[in-house]
Amino acid sequence: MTELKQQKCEACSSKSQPITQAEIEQLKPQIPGWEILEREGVLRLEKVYKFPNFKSAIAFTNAVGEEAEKEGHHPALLTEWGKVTVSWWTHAISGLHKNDFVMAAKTDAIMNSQFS
Ligand SMILES: C[C@H](O)[C@H](O)[C@H]1CNC2=NC(N)=NC(=O)C2=N1
Repeated sequence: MTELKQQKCEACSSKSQPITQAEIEQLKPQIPGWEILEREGVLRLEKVYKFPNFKSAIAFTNAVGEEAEKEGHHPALLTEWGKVTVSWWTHAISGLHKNDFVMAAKTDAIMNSQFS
């Protein structure tokens, strides 16, 4: 099976199917450290990345933003001194879609290839 980080996001609409529990269990090992949590009634994937300063944190934030624009799927990004909190969910369905797992894996790939 193609690794999550190499997959593309599919176009989403309000009719898109949320990810199933079985798919979550199958895919979760590919995104270590990502938590599934509920905020304001919506399930999200969330991870905090650590950096040595603000400059690298904002550079990472921008790199994730570039990838989001390429894929047409956008995160919430909170940039602070020494850390960036990344949250993925699918606005169109107010929940988790496979796209969020693809983007979480791509976010890890950006961190691993350019920032660690
Ligand atoms: C028209 C455009 O493709 C949509 O509004 C996209 C943009 N980026 C998006 N990002 C996320 N995370 N969820 C969406 O439903 C979404 N929709």
